[in-house]
Amino acid sequence: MKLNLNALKDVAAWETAGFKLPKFDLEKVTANTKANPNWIHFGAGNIFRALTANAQQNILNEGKSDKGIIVAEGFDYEIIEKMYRPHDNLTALVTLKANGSIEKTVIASIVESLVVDAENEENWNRLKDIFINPSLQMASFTITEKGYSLKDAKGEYLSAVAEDFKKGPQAPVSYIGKLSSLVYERYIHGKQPLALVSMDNCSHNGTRLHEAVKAFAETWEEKGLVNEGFTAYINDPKCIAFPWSMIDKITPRPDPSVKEMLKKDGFEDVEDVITSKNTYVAPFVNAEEPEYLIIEDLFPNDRPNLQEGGIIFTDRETVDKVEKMKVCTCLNPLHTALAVYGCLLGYTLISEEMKDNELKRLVEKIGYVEGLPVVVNPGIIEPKKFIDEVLQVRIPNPFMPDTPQRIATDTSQKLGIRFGETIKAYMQREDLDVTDLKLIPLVLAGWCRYLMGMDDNGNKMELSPDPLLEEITPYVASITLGDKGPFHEALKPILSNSAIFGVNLYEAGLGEVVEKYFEELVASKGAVRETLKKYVY
Ligand SMILES: NC(=O)c1ccc[n+]([C@@H]2O[C@H](COP(=O)([O-])OP(=O)(O)OC[C@H]3O[C@@H](n4cnc5c(N)ncnc54)[C@H](O)[C@@H]3O)[C@@H](O)[C@H]2O)c1
Ligand SMILES: O=P(O)(O)OC[C@@H](O)[C@@H](O)[C@H](O)[C@H](O)CO
Repeated sequence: MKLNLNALKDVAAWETAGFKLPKFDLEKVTANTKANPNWIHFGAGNIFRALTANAQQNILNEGKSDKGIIVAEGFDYEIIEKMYRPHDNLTALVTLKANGSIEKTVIASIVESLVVDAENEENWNRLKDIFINPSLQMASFTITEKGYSLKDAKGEYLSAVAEDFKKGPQAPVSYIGKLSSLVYERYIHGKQPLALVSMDNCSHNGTRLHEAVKAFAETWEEKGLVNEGFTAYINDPKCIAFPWSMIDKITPRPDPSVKEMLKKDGFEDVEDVITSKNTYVAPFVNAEEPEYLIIEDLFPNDRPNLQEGGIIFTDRETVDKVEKMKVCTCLNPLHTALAVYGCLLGYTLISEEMKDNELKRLVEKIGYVEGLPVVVNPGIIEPKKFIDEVLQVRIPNPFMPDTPQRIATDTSQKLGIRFGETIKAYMQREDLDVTDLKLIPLVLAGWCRYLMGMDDNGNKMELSPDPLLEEITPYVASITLGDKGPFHEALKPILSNSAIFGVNLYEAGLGEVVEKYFEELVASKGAVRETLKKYVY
């Protein structure tokens, strides 16, 4: 069985192999979507295919919509060229349940795939057509946290951004420049409303996206490169809205064990690709079963009926609480702690780490003891229940091939949100004392130890990609196991960087304790394990 539209016609073969197939008229849905698109998604990565595209497929299967999704990829064109197009935009979704059962579904709700490249005339013109169509209700995004950054770590505009600022909306090269240019098309063609919905794991993600687009609108308008009023259009939520959202479904990279299982079932198109931009992509995606997508109900041009697919729409305050609960306390900080220490201790599976007493204890204490006191109950999900499911069902799921190395990607971009918010809450609250935090600083020290690129046995360890590696690894490069310190001079440039941690850790009263932990972590081979034993019980 190959993954393409023609092969899908052999329904019996797919069903015998245990696949659920789309139950809607694909041709009709494709034609409807192309003529009057209502949803375009930017970021053709794995979470989009596993969660959002699956939700839309369920809605289509029930006959509750007649339109699919158009996907646009503005960073890594290889995803489209090497995966979407050869497979007619189809995906085999493999759901790995905690009880060991597996569900296989062919997802066909993505009906068109485009590269967001102003030099690709055909695709760029098509994107402009989509953006000027009054039918368009939402553009959503899973482009990673760094997708929203216009500046580098030194606070300087990225060269592509600076170039676009100068040249205006014609032929943009930066990601947000391309998006702003498409929104500008919509502005000059009737000022139709639209929601731009970030679905990335960053706090107040809608505001992050708004700030980025606004920077382009303001600069272009100031320089007379766009018509007057474009900034006002971007800033008016009745025209362009930037709802906040919280998205949650652990979606690891395509895994070899899943590939083998699919092969045995007669599925031939299993080969994955690691693109030159380091995206891990395959004709299939593997993910866990639990999922949450909660979106602020702020859609000036109405919205697709995603509530029919289990997506929750609510007010901004609730999204904020639920997002803080997940990203700042009950899931992502625990993931990052397991990522850092898992890499140092030589783990390649998150579920295996949960069988390690010290690591299990580490995340339980960070979650229940240090994090939970600052969580505000969002009402729609109970935090204690959520963290129980994360620690008892989701992260230990032995059938999920998630790795600490995947989660360690871009850690420098995540620490501020995943730990900084809790640190700030402890600093602000009169009933809490920031110096009572013990294990969060231990994770931050663990990350500095991780940056040395050497595991707990003293062996060289490959670091996951991170935009700050080049800048910050030199600070710890000359430190070796057995060094006694003090490490203040080496660590100060890292620990005082509030762009990384959300706070200057010295001003927060935690810099010294992180230095002390670091000293213990580098004391000898095996010191990471010993330090964990000393502090987690
Ligand atoms: N995978 C998960 O478990 C999961 C769960 C919840 C939320 N998320 C969010 O979704 C994001 C994407 O996850 P994924 O699983 O799809 O990852 P992925 O690696 O499969 O895809 C990443 C996507 O982001 C794009 N991208 C990468 N760097 C970019 C940049 N600098 N500018 C613009 N686009 C860029 C890639 O081209 C690709 O489309 C995560 O960063 C996270 O914020 C992921
Ligand atoms: O996707 P990132 O890179 O922000 O973080 C890695 C993981 O923690 C994350 O992908 C989780 O799997 C996800 O947030 C679960 O919903």
